[in-house]
Amino acid sequence: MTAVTDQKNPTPGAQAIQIDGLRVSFGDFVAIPHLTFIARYGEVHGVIGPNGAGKTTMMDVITGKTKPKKGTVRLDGSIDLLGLDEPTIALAGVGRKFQKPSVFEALSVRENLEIALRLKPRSILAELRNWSDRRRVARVGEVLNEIGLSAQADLSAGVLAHGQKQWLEIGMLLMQRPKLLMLDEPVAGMTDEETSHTADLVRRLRSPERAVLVIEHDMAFVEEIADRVTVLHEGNPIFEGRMEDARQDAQVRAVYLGR
Ligand SMILES: Nc1ncnc2c1ncn2[C@@H]1O[C@H](COP(=O)(O)OP(=O)(O)OP(=O)(O)O)[C@@H](O)[C@H]1O
Repeated sequence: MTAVTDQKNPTPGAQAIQIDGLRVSFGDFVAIPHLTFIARYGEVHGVIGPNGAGKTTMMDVITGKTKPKKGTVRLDGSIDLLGLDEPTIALAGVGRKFQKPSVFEALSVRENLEIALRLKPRSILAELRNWSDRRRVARVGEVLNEIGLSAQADLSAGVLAHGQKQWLEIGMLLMQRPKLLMLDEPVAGMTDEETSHTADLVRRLRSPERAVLVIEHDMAFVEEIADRVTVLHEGNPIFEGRMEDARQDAQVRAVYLGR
């Protein structure tokens, strides 16, 4: 098996995830007939489309939750994700945040981030054991700053507002330095202020060593954060490009945005 935890740093602009000829069916129902999709390092990529378009199914295939009938899914150009199970795919650098936050409510914000470090694979754990306390504290501090929760570091996660819990969970994923970070409807249920803060956060997540995939139905949010969008309809990509161009596309308007 590929040594998934020991990859070189990604090249900016290179393909973080490459899906080719993907076919997914559930019994007789074909959810994704033949999908080709690429997400690149350094970009925030929005995946949009009507209910049932296949957005979640695509993420489920990337994370190993759903196995397709046909196709290939590669991380970093070389790692064949279809040959790996879910935990190994996570260790290879795929982080996914589900819609509902699942932080450890009884622990402090800082402790939640420290716990996320402990979920690292064994080889990296060995490395972390050699980290000085100072280095570990510094890494937690960096992420606290990135997610805008430094002032709440010692509060119980349970007392945080809904939006803050979502940011903390993104921080827990960041502790693992994912190559591909997938966010499933990150602003669902948020206030306007929280949505705007989340847009700032997601824009800051753009990094040459990371690709960010965002599924979202809030189009104003997608327009603020996405370098590129793919519009899915009945499992097919019907548009790829800038959000402002998607709004003008006749087919996209017919099946989704113009409705
Ligand atoms: N486990 C399953 N068994 C049967 N059908 C499924 C299963 N999972 C998904 N589907 C079907 O596959 C299609 C794609 O679903 P999917 O959840 O990927 O869409 P989506 O674009 O994420 O939609 P939404 O925006 O509503 O979340 C839908 O018709 C759905 O009913």
